[in-house]
Amino acid sequence: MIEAVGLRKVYGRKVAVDDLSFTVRPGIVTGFLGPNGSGKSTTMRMILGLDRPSAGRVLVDGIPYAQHRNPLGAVGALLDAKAVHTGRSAFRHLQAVAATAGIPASRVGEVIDMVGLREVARKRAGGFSLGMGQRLGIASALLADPSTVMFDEPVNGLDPDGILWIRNLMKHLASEGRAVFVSSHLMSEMALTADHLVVIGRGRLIADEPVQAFIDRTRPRGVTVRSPQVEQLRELVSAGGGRIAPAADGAFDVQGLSPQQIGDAAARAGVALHELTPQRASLEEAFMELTADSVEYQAHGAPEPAAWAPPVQNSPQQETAQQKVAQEVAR
Ligand SMILES: Nc1ncnc2c1ncn2[C@@H]1O[C@H](COP(=O)(O)OP(=O)(O)OP(=O)(O)O)[C@@H](O)[C@H]1O
Repeated sequence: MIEAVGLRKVYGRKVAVDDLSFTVRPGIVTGFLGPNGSGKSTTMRMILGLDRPSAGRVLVDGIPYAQHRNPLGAVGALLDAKAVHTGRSAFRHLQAVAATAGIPASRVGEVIDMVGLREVARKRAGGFSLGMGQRLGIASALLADPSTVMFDEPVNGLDPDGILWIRNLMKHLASEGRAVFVSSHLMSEMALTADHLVVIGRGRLIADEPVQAFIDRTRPRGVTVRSPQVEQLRELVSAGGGRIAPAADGAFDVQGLSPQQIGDAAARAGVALHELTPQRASLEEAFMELTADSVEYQAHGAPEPAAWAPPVQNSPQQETAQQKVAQEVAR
């Protein structure tokens, strides 16, 4: 479980994260969304103690990450899947991580099986494809059987099989009672994976709520209607103050009236309806609508990805156990 309270991070004059409070609960997948440069990576780094908050605090299972006696068992993180450039085999790499963190060697085989790398476990990890590297990074994150897992853009660059695998894995990890916190730019993917959303814009909280509640906050959509009595349908919509326009496949798009108003009016007028479907915003549409004011980089009014994201520098004091393990393993 992760609890952020009044979290703030300032780089020089840039406020990257501003008074951010949210909770990542066990047993569900929480999606972390925000336009480019909105502060997602900075927030994740603060959760792991890799960046020091300018104000506020973030706790993992009740205490700061850095104070955990077994930090890898508190949070298993995959922040940069491409970070594993090793001449060692996947097996030796995981063995080294396990040895450094005091994890029994027997666990290595277990996580290799969990991520489906058994066949290639003895091959040099440096030669792995992006998808295999991603699996290895996840195996490493799961070694200490963490109560919280945190993945930054885990499906970036993966093929459909890899995306499906990660989606199912995250759901599975949540079903085991873990808190799962995952950032992604792929809204359609988040809609399929996340139960809950934390949405930020310009470092500030926009939403901390279930996916459907977030979507329901968008402006009202129209209603798709089908009827064999087209003229009567037009008349009753106009009489009710709505607007009607032809849509695909012989259906009509009705604006300004609710499904209930259309259905009741049709019943009163004896007009048969073959379809009466409220149109719902997709998560992508909801995200665009609700973060429109929070997009930092815009061209001609349209959102555009950040062209520049500076590397984050850490002071030696900010190193955590996770970094030390990474250094140990890279040797
Ligand atoms: N070390 C740093 N020094 C100065 N500014 C920084 C530093 N790290 C991040 N920033 C700035 O803080 C803001 C938030 O950056 P961050 O990388 O956390 O956003 P993000 O939501 O992860 O972006 P993206 O989706 O593009 O990865 C951005 O404006 C970024 O330029």
